[in-house]
Amino acid sequence: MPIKAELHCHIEGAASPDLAVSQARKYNVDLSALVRDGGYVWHDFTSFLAAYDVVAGLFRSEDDYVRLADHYLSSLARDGAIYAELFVSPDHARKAGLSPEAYIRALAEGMQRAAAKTGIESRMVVTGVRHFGVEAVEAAARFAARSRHPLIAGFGMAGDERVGDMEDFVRAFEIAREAGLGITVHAGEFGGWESVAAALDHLRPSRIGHGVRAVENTDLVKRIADEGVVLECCPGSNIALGVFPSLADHPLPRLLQAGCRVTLNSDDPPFFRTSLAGEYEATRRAFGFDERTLTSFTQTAVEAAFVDRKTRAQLLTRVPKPAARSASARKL
Ligand SMILES: Nc1ncnc2[nH]cnc12
Ligand SMILES: [Zn+2]
Repeated sequence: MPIKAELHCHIEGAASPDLAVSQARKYNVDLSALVRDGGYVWHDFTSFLAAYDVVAGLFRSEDDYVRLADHYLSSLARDGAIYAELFVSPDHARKAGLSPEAYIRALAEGMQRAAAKTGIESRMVVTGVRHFGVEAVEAAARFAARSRHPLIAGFGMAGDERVGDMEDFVRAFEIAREAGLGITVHAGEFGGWESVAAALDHLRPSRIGHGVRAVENTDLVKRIADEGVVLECCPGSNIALGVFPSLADHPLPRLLQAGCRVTLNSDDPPFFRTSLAGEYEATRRAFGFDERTLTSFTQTAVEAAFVDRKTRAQLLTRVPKPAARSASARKL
């Protein structure tokens, strides 16, 4: 089993249907339309985002978030992960009635509990939600910038990429960058290669959430490889949401072959009936990746993690060195 690390998982999207059902019981919410046969019910990106909002709304107290973070990270550690970044959304917390400060405090407590039990290291990436509007994304950036919480390490933007332009969010990302936060942004999932190019031009992230539709433009793929921008690939999510028809059609091997720095991630695992371990296993089976290539994804994730030098060095000692370096690892 390869050692794993994850850079891209939305914490509310990590809530299992069982946990959601138990939360719904606690708050007397009818979840029968949303959970069927042990899975979440949705049928396209828009209804997925709506389902996500409903599940997020079931986590309302600090205790709820402690449990959620502890539960997810502990399961990740059991699957062989040594590091994880959680995308956290103060907007979703506020909508559920919890202050962003209490939300972060609770998630941090859950992260620390998981670390104490399993040794898993983790950080938070405060995430603005694009379709909540420019003002909301800037407010999320301001919150991230002033928080100074030691486990808040980055800022990003998720949500509906079909809404607005990357340029609209320049100020939000400048606020976060000036505060010293790592920068990532969802692009090239429901937007084409132009969206990835615009993210690089205007927001200057070191990582791109998904980024996979960069494959539509060979010059852009070359730029991503040359600039060492890291792609947070989530193949299971892309297949579930219909971005590509099947894993066999997924561009991950082509991006890797072109010299792009690639990582494997679960995005919103139970929504897509996947897990981080499932992503490693599915890509091993679909593309014939050997242990060395799978480990190179973990190494790239640790290299691109929003952590200080000492933490990175400690994490790297836990990643086995490949006998010969793979194409993606050579770029590091
Ligand atoms: N796959 C995804 N794309 C955009 N926003 C998201 N929020 C949660 N999952 C997402
Ligand atoms: Zn995502």
